[in-house]
Amino acid sequence: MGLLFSKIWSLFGNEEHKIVIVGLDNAGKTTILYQFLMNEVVHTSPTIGSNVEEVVWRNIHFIMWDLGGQQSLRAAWSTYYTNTEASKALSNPKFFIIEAVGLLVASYASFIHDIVELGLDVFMYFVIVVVDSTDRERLSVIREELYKMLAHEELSKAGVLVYANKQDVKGSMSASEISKELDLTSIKQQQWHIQSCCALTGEGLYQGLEWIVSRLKKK
Ligand SMILES: Nc1nc2c(ncn2[C@@H]2O[C@H](COP(=O)(O)OP(=O)(O)OP(=O)(O)O)[C@@H](O)[C@H]2O)c(=O)[nH]1
Ligand SMILES: [Mg+2]
Repeated sequence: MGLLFSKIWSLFGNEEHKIVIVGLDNAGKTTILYQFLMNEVVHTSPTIGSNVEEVVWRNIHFIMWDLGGQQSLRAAWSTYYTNTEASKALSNPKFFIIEAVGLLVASYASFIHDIVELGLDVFMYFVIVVVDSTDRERLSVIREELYKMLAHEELSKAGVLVYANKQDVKGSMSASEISKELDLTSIKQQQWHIQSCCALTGEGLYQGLEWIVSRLKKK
């Protein structure tokens, strides 16, 4: 059934790529999102829930979900990468067109199952992990959150981009230090990349996106 849906989906095009942005509170996730969107620094306050924006770069559409990083909100991260493809599909007119032409499976449960499978198959799925490079004390916390997240079945095919943010701050950790501390080389299942950046100036942000695009092209 997944194959049938894949074929149908391809008829309607497939240009949006979903990116979920996670990281601890104060890492700079929202600042990064709005740098991508507007090329400027916006005044942020801690995100409760999420921000979602469509960023278009080089004609490629990215749907970027920026999630709140406070401790009480981290448990909710998984709902974004486990459910959003299904809910997006359900609210997507393409799927209702398909329904109208009678190609939908009878059972709602298998429909959801197929869409989730299809979503992961057809969309190249990316997670951006934003690290505050000045926050040495909490590197172990982000490390724990990272591996907890990567253990999710839904992310087994994901690409992982780590931003070592706040490189403008004197004494901040380098990308290679962070890479070592997070033990990124132990990640075997997912493709990953670490990029140093400064969300205030935008430096490094597009190099990170470049890596994502290079993965998309390889698919
Ligand atoms: N110096 C410096 N400050 C930054 C940088 N990026 C973000 N900040 C600042 O860090 C603070 C937190 O940024 P946010 O983007 O709100 O952080 P967040 O990760 O979205 O935080 P939550 O929504 O609570 O999860 C703000 O005061 C930003 O201006 C950076 O590259 N350098
Ligand atoms: Mg935020």
